[in-house]
Amino acid sequence: MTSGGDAPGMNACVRAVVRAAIYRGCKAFAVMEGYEGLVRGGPEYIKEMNWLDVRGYLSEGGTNIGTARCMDFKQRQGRLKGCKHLIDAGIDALIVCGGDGSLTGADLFRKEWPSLIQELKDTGVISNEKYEKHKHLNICGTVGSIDNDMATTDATIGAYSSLDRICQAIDYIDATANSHSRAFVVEVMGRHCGWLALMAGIATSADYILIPEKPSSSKGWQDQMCQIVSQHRSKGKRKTIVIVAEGAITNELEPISSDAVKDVLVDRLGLDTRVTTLGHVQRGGTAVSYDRILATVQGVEAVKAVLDSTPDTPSPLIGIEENKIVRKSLVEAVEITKSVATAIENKDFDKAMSLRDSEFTEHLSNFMAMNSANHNEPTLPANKRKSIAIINIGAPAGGMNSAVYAMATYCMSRGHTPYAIHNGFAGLSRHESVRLIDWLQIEGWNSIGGSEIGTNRSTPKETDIGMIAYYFEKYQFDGLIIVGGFEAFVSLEQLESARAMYPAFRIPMVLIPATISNNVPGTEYSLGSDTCLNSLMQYCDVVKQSASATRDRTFVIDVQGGNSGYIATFAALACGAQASYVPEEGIPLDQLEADINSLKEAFAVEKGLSKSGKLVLKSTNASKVLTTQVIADIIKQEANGQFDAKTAIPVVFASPT
Ligand SMILES: Nc1ncnc2c1ncn2[C@@H]1O[C@H](COP(=O)(O)OP(=O)(O)OP(=O)(O)O)[C@@H](O)[C@H]1O
Ligand SMILES: O=P(O)(O)OC[C@H]1O[C@](O)(CO)[C@@H](O)[C@@H]1O
Repeated sequence: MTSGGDAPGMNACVRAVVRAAIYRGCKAFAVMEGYEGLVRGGPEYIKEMNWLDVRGYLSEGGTNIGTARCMDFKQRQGRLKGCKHLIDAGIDALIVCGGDGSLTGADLFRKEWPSLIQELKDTGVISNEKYEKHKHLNICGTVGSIDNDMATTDATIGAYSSLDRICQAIDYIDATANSHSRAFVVEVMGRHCGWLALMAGIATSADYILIPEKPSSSKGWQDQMCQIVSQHRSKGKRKTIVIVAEGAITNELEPISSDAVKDVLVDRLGLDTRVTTLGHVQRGGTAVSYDRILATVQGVEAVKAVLDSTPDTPSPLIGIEENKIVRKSLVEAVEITKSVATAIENKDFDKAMSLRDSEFTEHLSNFMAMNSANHNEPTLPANKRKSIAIINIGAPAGGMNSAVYAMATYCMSRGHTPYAIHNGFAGLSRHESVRLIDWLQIEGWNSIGGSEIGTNRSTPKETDIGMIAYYFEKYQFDGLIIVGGFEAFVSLEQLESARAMYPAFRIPMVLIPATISNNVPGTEYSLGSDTCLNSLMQYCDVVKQSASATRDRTFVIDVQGGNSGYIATFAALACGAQASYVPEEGIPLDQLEADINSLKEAFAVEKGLSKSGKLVLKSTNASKVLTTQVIADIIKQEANGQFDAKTAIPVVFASPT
């Protein structure tokens, strides 16, 4: 069942639950229209789902099984009906994908189940036999909500898709704001949670944000906002973006409306200001790859969890913590989430912040530091201020510019001097390409792909390590930050090894991994890999659509990623590919044969209109002999006219924004 506000990725969750349940020998049902479907019951609302019923769900937004906000379920009478209808349908376990309200309802339903079923037996509505069989109902929650407001999980299904849409919208607004030198007040969703507003503020380098958890305390929000905005304007910024969470409040709990924010910008700063309320655009549309994958792996885990549950096991909530899928206590998660609202009601904002994910506080302080860069009195005394060099190495990756922006503005807020080394180590050794970073110049870099300071694959040893040391000495760098992939990793190792010979390298040096291949040791994510995955996923969706339209076609798609199969594996998960071939495993012939047989079976079962296109993803380096074209040719030959196979080779996905 999906319930509450829809969220991109809910369909992926339903697909995963249905298929994982069938795979494990269970029958799968969809409760249509959220709790409303439980209350109404019958085969129209509690529908059996087959494997093919959920085909195509990965790339569809919203929830195909419907959702609702159902008042009847909040009453015991409604839940009693729900109990009877589940028993009628022979359901043993219920998996709910929804927000905190939906999971509160689920928890209550499970708690009440013994008394509900007892009442149904005592009143003769159900037989003794049914009573015995259904005495216990297993419940499991997966969190689907764009708000990312549920405690004990780092991300909720839909939150990153919504954030992506908000950032895109703000990028569009930026252009018109800049043209007219206007201010825009952008209202984003989040009745009780400022996560979307905060993350969008960081991602788009907004001037000011207003969120429910942290109203301005020292002075009124009006003074604080005007001070920051006028500082930015006095430095030459032409546009102003203020992001207001739907639930923004003052420290006296009065709601702050977008129009009130606009009035302040107009009346006190004289800015030509417009309001844009993004509304449900943020919630609709297809899911980003992160949400599709999160929903898929959580859906599978939810099925495992209900099958593992006994009457004594507390109802699990499937969350994600530090990139690992975890089972948490549903009751506890709901309680902590509610306590944030209570803390806000009690004006205990520090507590509200502390009850959110620990990263929430960190993100807010980073936003404030970047936001005050180069304007406020730097926090460090003069003798502690350093010169920091920033360099990009290797192929461009999405996020390199954002990283440079964040590092430089953070340095400025502390009083350090950021330098950019342009065009990598080759640029430094050949052209002394060192430039001071200017705040106004990097403003807006968040939304630009590629690398504005240039990048180059050459390592220090491949260029001229002696010259590099000379320039480090000349500019008296106190620290170096390298952003890049495997070449960056090698470069850092070379500089470190050369410390004995060159004292200029005896400074702190760090690496921020950035590569679409996601193959830098020591980190689960490299900058750019997620961006690349999204671009590839969109490409695969379109190719699949075309394959489906011709009804009988398989596309073999060639995927970048060097010797790492990360992109191919995760894109296959996000798009629902039939198979993926990666360098780590190569392409064993028996596997290829099995995959071709499974393609033949799939095409044989699917008839006429319901035939859908199929994808096979192949990392370029998975095999030198079995190239993308060769694989397509083999599939075509083996299909013997039953279906067709073609290749698709996307061009460079390295550095979209
Ligand atoms: N305390 C409760 N008792 C029983 N059912 C509840 C309770 N709270 C919520 N529900 C059920 O869950 C439905 C969805 O709840 P709600 O509208 O709060 O959305 P949500 O799940 O929090 O999602 P979103 O994050 O999108 O707001 C309600 O319409 C109601 O049917
Ligand atoms: O679609 P509705 O019922 O107007 O609900 C809007 C609310 O739902 C959410 O999108 C999800 O909880 C909130 O951010 C928003 O306040």
